[in-house]
Formats: sequence, structure tokens, C-alpha cells
Amino acid sequence: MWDKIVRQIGEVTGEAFEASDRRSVGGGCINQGYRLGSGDRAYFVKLNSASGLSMFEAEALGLEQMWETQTIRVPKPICTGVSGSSAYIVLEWLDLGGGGSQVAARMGRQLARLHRESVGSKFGWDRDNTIGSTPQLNPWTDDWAEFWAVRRIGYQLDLARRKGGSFPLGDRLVEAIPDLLAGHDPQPSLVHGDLWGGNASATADGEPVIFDPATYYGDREVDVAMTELFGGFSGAFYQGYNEVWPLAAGYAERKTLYNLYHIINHFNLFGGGYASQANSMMRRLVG
Ligand SMILES: Nc1ncnc2c1ncn2[C@@H]1O[C@H](COP(=O)(O)OP(=O)(O)OP(=O)(O)O)[C@@H](O)[C@H]1O
Repeated sequence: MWDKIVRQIGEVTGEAFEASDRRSVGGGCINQGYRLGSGDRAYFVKLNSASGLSMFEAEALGLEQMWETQTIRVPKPICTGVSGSSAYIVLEWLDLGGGGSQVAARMGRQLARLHRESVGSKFGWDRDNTIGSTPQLNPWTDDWAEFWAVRRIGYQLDLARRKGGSFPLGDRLVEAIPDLLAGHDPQPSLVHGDLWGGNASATADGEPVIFDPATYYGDREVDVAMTELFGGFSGAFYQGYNEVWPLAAGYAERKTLYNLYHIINHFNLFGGGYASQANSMMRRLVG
């Protein structure tokens, strides 16, 4: 299996590669991670079962599109494929682990630049992808409220009910989304889509890095809202963001509607208490 991956790295980089060192690296819960190294060259490889190929292809496309904006550092995708019974994605290796408030402020400014400099004309994306391991549907849509109601909250709610969750205010909430977003007219920005603290770091020399995205064109506020959901981002991050592109009035109210998506998804992935958290968010929004 590794022979094919190593060969493909050589082919796509145009520089023959022989991995003299392969180390398993911990971290993610969905895939197995490895560092493949040789001299001063190194790559980060994630493996999953062969059926995970399209997930890796979507991750590579998202990283490529973010990379092309040259606004915020993401690992450059090298290649994806299937070898033996495993799907793989190869990314440039980054020595992660830096941090501090100056890095946070830079990350905020750079994320705002990603959002501002990628503005497109429709919501959605070139393909469907996944959020965690849940499908995330991205058909191109003109209307943001419709996209959020149908493709995000409505879709997750259907899945959650099929898994036995009870959400008494669910239908009322989905119907209320156009009202909750009335007067808000966001531009479609390329968003990371899964920006919790575990998907943001910095290189050892202090360059902010975001990775493991669930990319699409959406309201930029979805990324900012998610940074607040599980913590890990300091005040300097938000200051930096607002220096470059201040958040619009009403963000604090929309934040709950945007983070509800991730909480219902957490119910779908992990079950348990996330249903009651989703229900209390729904009561705040339409109760
Ligand atoms: N390009 C990279 N170079 C070196 N280390 C990386 C790189 N990308 C990610 N990492 C490290 O590996 C860990 C796992 O990466 P990542 O989140 O992409 O994996 P995953 O299996 O998709 O994760 P999850 O289960 O959270 O979806 C990260 O927390 C990070 O510390």
C-alpha cells in the first residue's frame, strides 16, 4: 500500500520520493494519521477505508481552493487515491504547535481576508462533502435562508429524527429561518465550515494554520460562530477578525442558529445529551 502512495507523491511533485521514515501520528478520531519523511521532505498522510475516498477528494478540493486565495495557511494537498483497501490523502507536513495572542490576532485577520477575498455569487459548492462523517449537501442556491433551512438544519433534523431524536420545535424552527434571517443579506464567502479549536493551530514559527475543513460558500458568520461553540479562540482572534471585516449587526442572535447545525450534527454523530442542547437552542430561537 505504501509503495503506491510514495510513488504517487514522487509523480505529482515531479521529484522522486523515498520515504525513509514512517511514523503513526495521533490526533484525529476519524482517520489514521502518519508522517512520511525523508531528509528535509515530509508529508502528512491520512488513511481511511476505501469508501472514504470521496471524503478525501472533497477535503483536497477544499484545501486547494483555500490555498489558492493565499490568505490563510492551510496544508497544501498533494494527492488522494486508493491503495489496497485504504483511501488516502497526502498533505504537506507542517510542524504544528505554535500559539499565543499575536498568532490569534493574525489568524483572525487572515480568516477575515479569506472570507472577503473569496466572495462568490451563490451559496453551495462544487460538490457535496461531509461534516464529521455526516454528508453535507451543497447544491448551488441563490437564497441563503433557504440554503440554511433546507440543506443544513432541515437535513440534519431529518437524520436526527431517524436516529430516534425528539425535537418538538424542529419544524417550527425550520419554517422560521427566513424570518430569523430577515434583513440579513450575507455575501457567499468560502468558509472553512468546521472551525473548532481542534482544526486550528500554528506552525512552530508562528504562522496560523487551519485544516480539516468542510468547505462551502456560505455566510462567513458560520465560521466565526463555530469558533465560539467549543472555545479555544481568544479575544485577540475576534479583534483581528473585526479589524479586517467587522461582523454585521445581529451576529450574536444568528450565532445560535448557525451553531445549532453543529449541535444537531453532534447528536447524529455521538447521540446523548446533544438532543437536549439542540432543544434548548431551539427554544431560545422560536420558543
Ligand atoms: N498537514 C499537517 N501536518 C502535520 N500535522 C497535521 C497536519 N494536518 C493536521 N495535522 C495534525 O494531525 C491531527 C489530525 O488531523 P486532522 O484533523 O486533519 O485529522 P482527521 O482524522 O480528519 O481529524 P478528525 O477526526 O478530527 O476529523 C491534527 O489535530 C493536527 O495536530
